[in-house]
Amino acid sequence: MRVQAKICGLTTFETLDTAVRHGASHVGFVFFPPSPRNLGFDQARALATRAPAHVQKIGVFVDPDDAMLDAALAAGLDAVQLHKVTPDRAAAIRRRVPVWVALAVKTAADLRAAAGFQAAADRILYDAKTPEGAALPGGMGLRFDWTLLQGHRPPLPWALSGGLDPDNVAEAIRVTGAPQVDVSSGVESAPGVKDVAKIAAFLQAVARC
Ligand SMILES: O=C(O)c1ccccc1N[C@@H]1O[C@H](COP(=O)(O)O)[C@@H](O)[C@H]1O
Repeated sequence: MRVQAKICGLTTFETLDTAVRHGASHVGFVFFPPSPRNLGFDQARALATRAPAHVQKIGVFVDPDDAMLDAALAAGLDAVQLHKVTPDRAAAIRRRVPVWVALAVKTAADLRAAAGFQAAADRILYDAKTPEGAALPGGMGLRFDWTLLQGHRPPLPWALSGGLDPDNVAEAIRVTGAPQVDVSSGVESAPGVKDVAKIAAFLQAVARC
């Protein structure tokens, strides 16, 4: 089956169009002010409106409050990706919109937390754990030991992220069997600046898998 790919942290029409043209199944918009990829709600609405219906629009949040969610959902999101969220909060948000839970992984023990989200999420995103005190819980180009996922039985549909790029994504898919991959900084020329050539190369590498 074709591996799906999400290009995350898009902020411009040009990079959105590139992702769509090269076959992204999902595009991600970040709503987290400390991030270099943070979007205003109007900007997000313009991008979401431009993306075709077959491309899912995912909002990325870090433990958002209801006011933040209300404003972002009005931009036209298909699902939300939640970082640093509890199962109870994820379940409450899921009553409004499909939920992806980003699970921060460094060791095999971190994978066990996925089970707690079985009734609270639609998808688990296995992402690399960023260092204690880091400004961002994701989007830092860090990867975890992909072999940890070998033999792990995800309780939900799942995706792999953290430190993926055009050069390593095929190997990541081979090692983990990921049905879906997610990238942000690996297709940038600088933090928050997406690179159309890298987006195209990433999606071409995924399409060859
Ligand atoms: O990209 C961000 O700035 C960001 C901010 C807050 C939470 C998550 C964020 N990004 C997500 O992190 C992963 C991995 O990113 P990378 O490819 O390692 O740079 C990805 O899911 C992004 O959506």
